[in-house]
Amino acid sequence: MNLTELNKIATAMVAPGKGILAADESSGTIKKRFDAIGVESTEDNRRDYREMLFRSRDAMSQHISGVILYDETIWQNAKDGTPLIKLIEESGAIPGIKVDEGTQALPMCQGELVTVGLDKLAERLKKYYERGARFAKWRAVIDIGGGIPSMTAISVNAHALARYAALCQAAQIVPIVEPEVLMDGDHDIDRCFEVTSRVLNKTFQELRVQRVALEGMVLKPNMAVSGKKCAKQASVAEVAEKTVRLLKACVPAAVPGIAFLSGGQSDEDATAHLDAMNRLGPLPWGLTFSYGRALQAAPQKAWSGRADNVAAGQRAFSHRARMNGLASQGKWDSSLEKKAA
Ligand SMILES: O=P(O)(O)OC[C@H]1O[C@](O)(COP(=O)(O)O)[C@@H](O)[C@@H]1O
Repeated sequence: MNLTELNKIATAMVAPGKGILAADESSGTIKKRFDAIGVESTEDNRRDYREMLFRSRDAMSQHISGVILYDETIWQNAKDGTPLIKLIEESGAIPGIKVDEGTQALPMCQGELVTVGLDKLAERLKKYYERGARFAKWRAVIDIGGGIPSMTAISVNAHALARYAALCQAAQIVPIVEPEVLMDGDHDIDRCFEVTSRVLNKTFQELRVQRVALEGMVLKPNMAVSGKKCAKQASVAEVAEKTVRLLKACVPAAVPGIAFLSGGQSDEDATAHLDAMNRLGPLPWGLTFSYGRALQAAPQKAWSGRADNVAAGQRAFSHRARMNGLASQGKWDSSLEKKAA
């Protein structure tokens, strides 16, 4: 393992003004997104849609540091035969790959999940590296509810995340470590804070035990937010203050960067929260975005599966990428959203 090189890539992934485009929706998830805009989820439609994003020159070259791909996409070619991964490289962004294989029910733990995909992972990483991937992603899912999460679920998921991260670094690939505490439910922000802190502490304990070099990874956590169905929604200032406090307590300064998932927040909330956090700096790590929905909901709607909407889709994507790029530096203002509208 060349740690200097891993650290260089991890640092570039969280460069000021830039963040990560999470375009790694699995087949089931992209179908849900396409259903919402009335587009059939065929291989060609998925290709056309993602090609539209990767050919958004301004967004890709100025605000996107890296793109997380799904297995299908990394092997796919654009309409003119250019590999999609080449489009990403040519824009200056770093290609990455989702390597987990989804979740399964965790035995003995009613309602809880464990992420799978460790079998043959070393072989798969080697192939992805040869294809050009320089970072990878693995997402663990922790749900909050009556009596959950159990320590069992937190523990097995943290163990798997660390196993994955160590395998990535041995293959010269930067691991994005993503333990997601879901925002579904009616719990308040303090419950989310408490569960997320348990999850992060266990994850870093496992990373240490399995000798993962913290300088060569990126953390992709949820923010401390109120559950979607909680009657009292925390303000932007409270989310920012509690999330930064939580991360300072749990994430060692050796980690070059933290890139948040959006988790179902509205586009503007995800941007406002990131901006407010960066205004609380200086912080020990780069703090940016690795959004799926909060970057793509607008371009998906604008595109709606029609070739004559590609320019509109690219404009919508560029706008969200620019807004989040500003938020990653604490320079966003809500008036910029109104102006664009
Ligand atoms: O399709 P999956 O594997 O459930 O992944 C869901 C998505 O969750 C993410 O980790 C975060 O996305 P969001 O920002 O929409 O929450 C993405 O990288 C991924 O596409």
